[in-house]
Amino acid sequence: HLPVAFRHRLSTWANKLASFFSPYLHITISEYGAERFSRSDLFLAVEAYLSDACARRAHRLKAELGKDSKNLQVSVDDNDEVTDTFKGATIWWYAAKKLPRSQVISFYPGQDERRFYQVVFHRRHRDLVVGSYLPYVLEEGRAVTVRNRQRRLFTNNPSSSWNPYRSGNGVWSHVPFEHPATFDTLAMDPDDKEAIVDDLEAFREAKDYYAKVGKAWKRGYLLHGPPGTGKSTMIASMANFLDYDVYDLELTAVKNNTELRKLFIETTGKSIIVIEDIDCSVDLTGKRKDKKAQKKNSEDEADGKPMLSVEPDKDDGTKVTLSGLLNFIDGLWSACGGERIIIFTTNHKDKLDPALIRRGRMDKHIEMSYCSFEAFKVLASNYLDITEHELFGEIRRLLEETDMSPADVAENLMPMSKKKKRDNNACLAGLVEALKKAKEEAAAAKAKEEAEAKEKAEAEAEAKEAMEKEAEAKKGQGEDQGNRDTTSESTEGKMSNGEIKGSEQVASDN
Ligand SMILES: Nc1ncnc2c1ncn2[C@@H]1O[C@H](COP(=O)(O)OP(=O)(O)OP(=O)(O)O)[C@@H](O)[C@H]1O
Repeated sequence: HLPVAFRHRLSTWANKLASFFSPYLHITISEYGAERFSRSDLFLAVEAYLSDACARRAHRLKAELGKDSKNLQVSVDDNDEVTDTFKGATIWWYAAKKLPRSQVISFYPGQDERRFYQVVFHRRHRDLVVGSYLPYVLEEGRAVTVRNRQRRLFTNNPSSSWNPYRSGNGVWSHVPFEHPATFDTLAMDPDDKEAIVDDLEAFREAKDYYAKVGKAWKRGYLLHGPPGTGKSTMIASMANFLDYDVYDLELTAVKNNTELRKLFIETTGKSIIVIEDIDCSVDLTGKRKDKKAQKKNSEDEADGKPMLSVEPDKDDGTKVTLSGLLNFIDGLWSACGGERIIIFTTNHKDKLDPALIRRGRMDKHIEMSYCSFEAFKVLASNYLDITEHELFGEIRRLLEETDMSPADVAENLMPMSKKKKRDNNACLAGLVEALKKAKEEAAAAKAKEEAEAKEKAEAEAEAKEAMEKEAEAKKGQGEDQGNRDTTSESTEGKMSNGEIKGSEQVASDN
């Protein structure tokens, strides 16, 4: 029968009175922070920490499937309590939810039903809980989140669809990253592979070292080599090894340096940022390959019209320039977030601007080469489950004499028919045949090339000889002409001499 306002006042006074005499303190951690758009980091960390460390002690649990996760996440149910201990202090956690005071429909997610955690402890542990326990919970919770998360493969959206107010219209969109490649399945020289794994491990552990030497915690790798030698497979193996997300940056969809910076800022730590076939996106002099302009160029060329020129590396805000890309890799912005790996792949290392791939930017250059025998053994073990076979000797010899990519070798080791049972002998015999064929084709191509080169050299020699002959002939003609001229000159001379002589004679006679 009491009016609502009075009832509310009464309960506030009662709470105040209780907390005045109570030796316990409460800290509330709400699901949505002040900005209300996204769930608070602290709440998520507490949720992860409690589900991992304390849920075993809770009586009521709830199970959920995370948004991007395939794993079942078990956490403390609402209105349940769990007890934790930290450095001798006992701490109680309560999960609860609060309904809104008004019934106004909210457009913000979670506003109509707000969940929160409450941590309760004795007042004498105040400094311990605030200064050490909560930061510990935050760190542990984040680590649990990283361990449990489904890793993601991102790609950049075209800037025309960016909209911060609509979910799913961010600068990146993603799918779960599910590439199964690992360093165990990657076919390459074992020593090279070990060196790369060592390098990655050292990077992962080197947070303090990078801070000490004053460098941003990031590392650049340049993967170069012919098509099908495993550059993409290497990236997937690295991501699986480090447990990082992958951002696959499609540079041709980025309009200018500002967009590039924005994309970089929106990436998270513990990630690999990849630009594949970098030589196809930005050329040697930092020019942007404008596909439209190039198409128009070729059309105009065909029509006989003057061609459009591709703009040089000038930052007028209409394209990504080489300097924009260099800033992306190691400018001031590149330090935000930390723990990032940047990878460029290319089939033509020599086409790249040296500034782009110098050490410090691309710290490690990894050459992915044609299949060696050691790499073949990894493929044979992966695809056929064998480490020895009588054909291995011949395959070793052929691989030393022939260039075949691991992709082509792998293709030959795959069972070709669904109905047929996998037959290792047939697969290896097929590979031997393919290697022989490739060897013959390479020899034929080489012979053709040599014949063409010889033909060209002969043609050039002939042309040179002809030119020399022509020059000689011209010289001969010139000499003849000269001789004729000198003959007439001398006759004239003789005549004039005669005349002189004659006149001299006449004079002396006189
Ligand atoms: N070194 C390797 N180890 C294991 N598998 C490989 C290797 N190289 C190639 N493959 C196989 O060949 C396929 C193609 O390889 P991948 O895409 O990694 O080559 P790439 O060098 O990135 O080629 P491109 O330059 O054309 O992009 C892969 O799916 C994989 O199955």
